[in-house]
Amino acid sequence: MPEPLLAVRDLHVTLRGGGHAVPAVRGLSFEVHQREVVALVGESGAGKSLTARAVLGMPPHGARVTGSVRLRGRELMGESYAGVWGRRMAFVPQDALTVLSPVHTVGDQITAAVRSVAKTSRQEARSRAVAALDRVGIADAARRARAYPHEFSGGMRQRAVIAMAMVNEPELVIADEPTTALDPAIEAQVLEALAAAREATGAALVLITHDLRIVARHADRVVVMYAGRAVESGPVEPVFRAPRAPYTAGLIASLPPAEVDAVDRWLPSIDGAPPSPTHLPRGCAFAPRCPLARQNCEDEEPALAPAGEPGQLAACHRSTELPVPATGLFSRKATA
Ligand SMILES: Nc1ncnc2c1ncn2[C@@H]1O[C@H](COP(=O)(O)OP(=O)(O)OP(=O)(O)O)[C@@H](O)[C@H]1O
Repeated sequence: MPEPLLAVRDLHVTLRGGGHAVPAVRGLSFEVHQREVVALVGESGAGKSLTARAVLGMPPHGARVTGSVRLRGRELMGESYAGVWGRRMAFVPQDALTVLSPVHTVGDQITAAVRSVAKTSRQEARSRAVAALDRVGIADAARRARAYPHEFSGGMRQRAVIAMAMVNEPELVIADEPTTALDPAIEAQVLEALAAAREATGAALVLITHDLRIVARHADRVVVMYAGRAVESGPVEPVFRAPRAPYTAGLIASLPPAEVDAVDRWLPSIDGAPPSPTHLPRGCAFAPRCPLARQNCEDEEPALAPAGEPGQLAACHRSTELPVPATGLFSRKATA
């Protein structure tokens, strides 16, 4: 196996809340290989965004971050990200307006992004910016580049942010729920634009989402997070077909069947809610919601270990006992 593009090892992100240490990410490890798409999934509060921010070297103020983040073998933890941001690693946030300035045109901002990493003429930078907008499917890109962010629709703004992230051809892009603010039809188009830009530039992608349908369509591998840890990881196909962690099975069971249009009528199949990082259970954090939990699950937190198919890992004391399909552990529910 070649050296991974990104290797995250034993990442911890600890915040302070109400005078206490809040362990929001607890010993997360994962790898991303060249050109690979790795999805980080899990319910709200699992620690996905904090993981992204820690890997990008932008943790929230006051957070304590430990572990190792290596890009092509070079340790970034505790080091300067100068020369890395924008050039080797780029970020696509949930909300385009957090990175686009309202007072400059979209084209000027992407042009500035080009010139921030390369000594190119304004004209050359401008033509690269227009090409980047074109690559994400913005029609008549030279003209649209002269518009301000507020003159773009939400979907177009998100495409513009993808264009800005990709314009310097970084090796790795981290996208944090890049389409949650968009309606489903636009969401699909923006994800296709992201995939096209990724194909064209050869970038690898860490895609943060809570939507397993997006994972199935866009990712090669998946890391399922729960309460700040990975509970399962591996290639998407075996993880979806035969998950080895009950939490993964519960997420899959929560998916509406393909033939049902009324997605909103389907309820999550996992009863209860994830624990707060301030009140984690002693053993497996999922045990209080798990239909298979036994005494040892409540006593001892399981480590991530090989389970199922090659490349698949699960953190579950009972992973060998899960039925196939494991989704049968959870019942689908629909509202009236
Ligand atoms: N700046 C902060 N200060 C204190 N607690 C925080 C801060 N940022 C996040 N948290 C807490 O850390 C935990 C993990 O948050 P994070 O945003 O990484 O979750 P997430 O999986 O990305 O969820 P979402 O899908 O809602 O974005 C949550 O319990 C959250 O409330």
